[in-house]
Amino acid sequence: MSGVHPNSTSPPSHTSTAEHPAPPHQDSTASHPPPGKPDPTLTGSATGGDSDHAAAQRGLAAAGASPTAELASLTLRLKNSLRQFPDFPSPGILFEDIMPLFADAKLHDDLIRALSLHVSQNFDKPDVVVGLDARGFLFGPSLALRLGAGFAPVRKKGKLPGPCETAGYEKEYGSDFFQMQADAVKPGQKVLVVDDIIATGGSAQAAGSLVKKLGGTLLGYAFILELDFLKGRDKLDAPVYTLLSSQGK
Ligand SMILES: O=P(O)(O)OC[C@H]1O[C@H](OP(=O)(O)OP(=O)(O)O)[C@H](O)[C@@H]1O
Ligand SMILES: Nc1ncnc2[nH]cnc12
Repeated sequence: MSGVHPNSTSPPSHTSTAEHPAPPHQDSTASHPPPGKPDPTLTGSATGGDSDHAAAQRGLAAAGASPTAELASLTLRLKNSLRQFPDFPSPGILFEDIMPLFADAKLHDDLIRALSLHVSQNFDKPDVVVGLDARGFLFGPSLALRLGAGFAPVRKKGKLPGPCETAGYEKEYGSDFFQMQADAVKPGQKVLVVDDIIATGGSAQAAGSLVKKLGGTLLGYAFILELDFLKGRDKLDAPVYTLLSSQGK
């Protein structure tokens, strides 16, 4: 499916997004915004160490901020660090580059902190975090560790050994097949699916279908960034959380 950008503004239809109802930053353009400037008034450990579901709450108490206030501050810094590249990987696609989030240890820590904060407040504790090949691998394992959950990968076809389940899908700029190892999720385990971006929702939908084929209970989905205009969340049949939104213009 092609991700041609809309010309008109439509209000986001999110059920859950850290940016709404009070978006801290909505004027993202194809020009590169300045890098995020870490806020020295917020505490946070770039070296980690918090490995349970209550870690985010402890951090909040230390910072003296409400969860809502801290999430707003974290998301502003994260949003300001994203970059956009027009016509990549194909004409008409405005590519959202999340790599700066991982280039800076404080931003990286902010990201894991913001996601774990939301998940711990809004989802049952997952047994397994499932991350999507490849950018879901950048933060899925760290988030799983922070939440005290296991991690399992959804990989593109042909990369995993042993018995696998397979699901085909279409995404914003192509189509592919995903696989999970048959024993990656045990029947009845609670699963949170995570990925960097939800665009058309095709990738996430395929991942959710694999989790269900394995007998997992799908708690929901968490993404760093949502491309609102593609309405990918409409394809998903479990709660969806996105930290940031973009290209809503
Ligand atoms: O909502 P959709 O339209 O399905 O698009 C979202 C997917 O596209 C990107 O992955 P890509 O397949 O480009 O792989 P990568 O993570 O290996 O770069 C992104 O990381 C998501 O997984
Ligand atoms: N516009 C986009 N930027 C980055 N990753 C994507 N995956 C699907 N659409 C994308």
